[in-house]
Amino acid sequence: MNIGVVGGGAVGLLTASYLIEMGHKVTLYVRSETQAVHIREFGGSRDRKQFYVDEVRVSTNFKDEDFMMLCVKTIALEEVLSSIIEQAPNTPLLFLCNGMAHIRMMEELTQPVYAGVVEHGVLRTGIGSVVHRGVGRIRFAPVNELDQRFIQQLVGNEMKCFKFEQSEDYRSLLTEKLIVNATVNPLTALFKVKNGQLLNSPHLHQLARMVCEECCGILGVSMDSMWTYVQSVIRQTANNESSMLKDIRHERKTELDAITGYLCAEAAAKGFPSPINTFLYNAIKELELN
Ligand SMILES: NC(=O)C1=CN([C@@H]2O[C@H](COP(=O)(O)OP(=O)(O)OC[C@H]3O[C@@H](n4cnc5c(N)ncnc54)[C@H](OP(=O)(O)O)[C@@H]3O)[C@@H](O)[C@H]2O)C=CC1
Ligand SMILES: CC(C)(CO)C(=O)C(=O)O
Repeated sequence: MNIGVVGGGAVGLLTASYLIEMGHKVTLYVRSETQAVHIREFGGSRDRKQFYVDEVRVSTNFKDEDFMMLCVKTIALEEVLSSIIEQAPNTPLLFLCNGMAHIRMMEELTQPVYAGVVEHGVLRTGIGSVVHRGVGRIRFAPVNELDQRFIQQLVGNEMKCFKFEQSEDYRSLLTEKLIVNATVNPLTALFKVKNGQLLNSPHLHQLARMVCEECCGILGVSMDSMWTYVQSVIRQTANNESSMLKDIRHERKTELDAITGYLCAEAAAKGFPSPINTFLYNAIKELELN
């Protein structure tokens, strides 16, 4: 298939490298001309192994693809989507960003849309290079009823280290991942620890459990099964630094608003107390300011 991967960050480069190995023709859409020139000339690298992308374009210059995966953060979505809607209005889209703030954006689109979650741990180490630190899955579910042919070709045709799994209900999929991110990301960013430390340290373990419990209460999901899932993602990505910790280290705006901010707003709307998430929200906002 002709697959467009939008975003040349950690997830985008990882995804592009595996899709190429699976035999797809990949066009990588990046934000800066500098990165485009570099990857055209030198290729990218995953775990120090070079890979070559069929085409690299700047993300203001889209073409129709069989399928497009959006590997940017929620804050970049609006900009990217306005060009896609204009230049590739029929291309099916798979959204791979964390959080739930993009639900309305997805629901308003008229092309086939899927919501996805990334359970891999991946570190960007250079302009075109990444290290695959934790092998997980990409899970996805349809947001509308439109053409599902292309995404189905991904399932069952994947690699051991890069699997896709289809789910039925995108809201539950995003809810589960939201709770993982709300539990893992702010705590790891606050204490500057890798994900695995949340299970290794008894104190952080206790804090993670408390955050998870409050999130489950706000969203009305069962703590038992959710805590099992959260712990399994932490184990898979134990050696990874969460994307929020990386953003804080690189002095970038985090995805806090789409994760913890979303939960605090949900709690307020339902009249549900959220002291732990409110504490974490303000703590990370303070780190962002500094
Ligand atoms: N890294 C991880 O281990 C995981 C990440 N995720 C989620 O996946 C999503 C992507 O994260 P990740 O890859 O880590 O983030 P990165 O910051 O590494 O990558 C985001 C990329 O988006 C690019 N970008 C920003 N604006 C645009 C634009 N207008 N057009 C094209 N590209 C643009 C950035 O470009 P530039 O480099 O030029 O700024 C950057 O390369 C996030 O929602 C994250 O939370 C989920 C699970 C694991
Ligand atoms: C899965 C996890 C927690 C991996 O670190 C992630 O989604 C992130 O860092 O944003």
